[in-house]
Amino acid sequence: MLKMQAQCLSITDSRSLCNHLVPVPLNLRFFCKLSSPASVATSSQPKPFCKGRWPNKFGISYNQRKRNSISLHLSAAAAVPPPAPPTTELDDEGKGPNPKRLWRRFWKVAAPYWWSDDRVQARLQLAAVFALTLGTTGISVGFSFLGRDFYNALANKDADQFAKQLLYYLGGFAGGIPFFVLRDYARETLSLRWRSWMTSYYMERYLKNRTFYKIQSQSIIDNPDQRIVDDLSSFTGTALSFSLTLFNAAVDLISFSNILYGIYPPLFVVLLVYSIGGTAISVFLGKDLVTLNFLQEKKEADFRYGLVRLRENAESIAFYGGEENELQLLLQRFNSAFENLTQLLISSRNLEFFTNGYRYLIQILPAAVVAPMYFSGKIEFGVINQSVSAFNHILGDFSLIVYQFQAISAFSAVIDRLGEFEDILDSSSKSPSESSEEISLVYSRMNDSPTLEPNGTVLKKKSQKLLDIENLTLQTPTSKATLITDLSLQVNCHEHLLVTGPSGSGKTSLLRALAGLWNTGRGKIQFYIDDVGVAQSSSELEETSMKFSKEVFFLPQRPYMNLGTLSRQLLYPSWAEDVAPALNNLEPPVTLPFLVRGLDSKDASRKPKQPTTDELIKVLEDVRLGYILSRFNGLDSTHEWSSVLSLGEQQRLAFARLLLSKPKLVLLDESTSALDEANEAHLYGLIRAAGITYISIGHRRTLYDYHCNCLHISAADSNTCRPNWSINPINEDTPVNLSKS
Ligand SMILES: Nc1ncnc2c1ncn2[C@@H]1O[C@H](COP(=O)(O)OP(=O)(O)OP(=O)(O)O)[C@@H](O)[C@H]1O
Repeated sequence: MLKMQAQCLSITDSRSLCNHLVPVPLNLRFFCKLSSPASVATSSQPKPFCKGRWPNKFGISYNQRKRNSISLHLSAAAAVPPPAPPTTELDDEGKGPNPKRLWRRFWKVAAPYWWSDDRVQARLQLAAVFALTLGTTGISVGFSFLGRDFYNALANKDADQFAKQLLYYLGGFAGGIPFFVLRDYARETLSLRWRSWMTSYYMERYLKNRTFYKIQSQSIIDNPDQRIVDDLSSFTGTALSFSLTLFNAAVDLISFSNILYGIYPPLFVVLLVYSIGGTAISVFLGKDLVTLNFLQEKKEADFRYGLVRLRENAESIAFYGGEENELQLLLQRFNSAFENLTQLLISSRNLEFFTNGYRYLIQILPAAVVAPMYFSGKIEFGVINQSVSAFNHILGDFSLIVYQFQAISAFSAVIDRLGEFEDILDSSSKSPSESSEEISLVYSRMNDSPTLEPNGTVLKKKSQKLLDIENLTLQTPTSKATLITDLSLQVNCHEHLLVTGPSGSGKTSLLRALAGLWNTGRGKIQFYIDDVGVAQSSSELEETSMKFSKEVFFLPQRPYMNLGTLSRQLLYPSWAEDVAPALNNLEPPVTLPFLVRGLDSKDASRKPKQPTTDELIKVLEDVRLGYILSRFNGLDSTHEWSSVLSLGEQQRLAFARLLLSKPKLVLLDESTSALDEANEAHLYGLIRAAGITYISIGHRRTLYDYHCNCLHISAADSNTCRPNWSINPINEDTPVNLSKS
């Protein structure tokens, strides 16, 4: 009957329930099936935060989708305890774990949520989880006494008592199981909430101050995407499970130590010696696992990233016929992951030899120690069973490191990766140093900019100056190679500037500096924009740059096509998708407040009115792209736009964005390179007519027709500090007041 009951159950904690289901009198065949040595061993070895699938050698299956969910198939019990699952995760650059640094990083990553806006809800849920955990421990203790009386009745051949105890047992299951299920449900929900908050927190900082760009362009850390997706998920789940396991262990320790000590004090001493020795040996045997786990995570992420790049560049690779190269490269990456995993498995195997032996021995150790007392009649048979159960519980608590060594090593790797990420996000959000050796980027109000005529007497209309560059020396961020020396120029409204120069001379880099992406070098760049106060600090700069992006637009050579409909392509980046109304229609609400970003009312009032559908269609027609509406079923269709539109079409779409946003100034980096001359002339005509001032980079002669002045940058000479640029008017009729020097 017990067997039938147990087979019906799918429980979520290998430890608590198993311990009561299977108190093990080793000499009873019938119960040996239920409480085989393996089951006993397993019961005391919580696996609360392991990933992967356990080999089902002994009638316990592990549900990979629902972590920690274990189903018992007691009838199929075999004699081998489960090996700990293989773990993947990462750490160190070949160094061993450093507990102090690990703890500092753990705290830095874990703490912000519990002091965030969501702290009340978070703390309440955490309290509920701890209360339920306490409840489950209480139930475990109760089961230990039930088990004792149950086996006493059996040993005494007392049928009435046995039937009564059986009923108690069944009642205990009915009352106790909901606690175990609810505890796990509450823990998982809290973990998901925590993860959601952290995901939003990390993403915000990752996208702030262009940190994502710095990380990528300077190769600061590997695979930030994987840290946000996998590591955060793993961190929140594991941190919570691990804290609960520790709490559970502490409570268990107190509850069961009493029982065990009461039975036979020397048994307690045996337990201490056994568990401390076991911990020391497993730390010694598993010391390589942290590093191997760290590397494993990195190598798998590199392999996955290689596959993503293959997908993203499918057409170029297909044109080149580069399949063989790609295959070789991808296999190399996989091979590297494979070799590391092989090392990981070998280290795990060595550790497993020890931990399995450790688990086996405890099945007979407590019974062996108390058996003489039983033979001399000092204790009843049920007490042996109770001592085995209590011994297993306490040993499980004392042996957390032995049983969880691989999970702990994987967790350490996750902590280290997230801590490293956190440090970078932190340093990026701090104010830039006030070093004089940095380009300063300043935004000023347009009407604060008086401009003198060349003769110095006539004050022009204040709003004419758009950009002022003073003594700009630009260097590459990492190698600090000088690209442009001592550049000074001024751009006024409608004085379109063409930037030319040989390949690699630094034309795009100049735009990078203007956009604030690069700041290595010295000098000052000042923009004059409507409706903006002077901003010099990083936070002000961030806020100002949002407004700045509406006034100054940047068009790269290969336009970025986002994931979404055709209308979203046109509205990007000036108008973000408004998801709140759609979510409000859902019953019940399925999202958390911190996962919805909305503009505050102040910003919303500043937000320019979103163009209507007619305006979107018109602008497409203006850039001669009207035909794609019928080809792709209208504005609401979604496609992989960078694949289905030609580069020239994408460039025209980018001009459509520009015409909708109507900035004051646009920086064009070879933005018409894929277009025929007629289309190029047409687009320049459109933006000129829209009153937009532009600075273009380009090599084509035809571009001279649309610009007033030309800035020529020549290759920098490292042996001299002389300026490597010159400015000349292109057309005699245009104002000449570009260069201040
Ligand atoms: N992230 C980077 N880190 C270091 N150096 C870089 C980086 N990006 C570009 N460079 C270097 O800076 C120099 C100038 O590059 P830039 O892209 O500005 O050239 P360009 O004049 O626009 O060339 P082209 O006409 O070929 O587009 C090049 O030598 C390039 O190798």
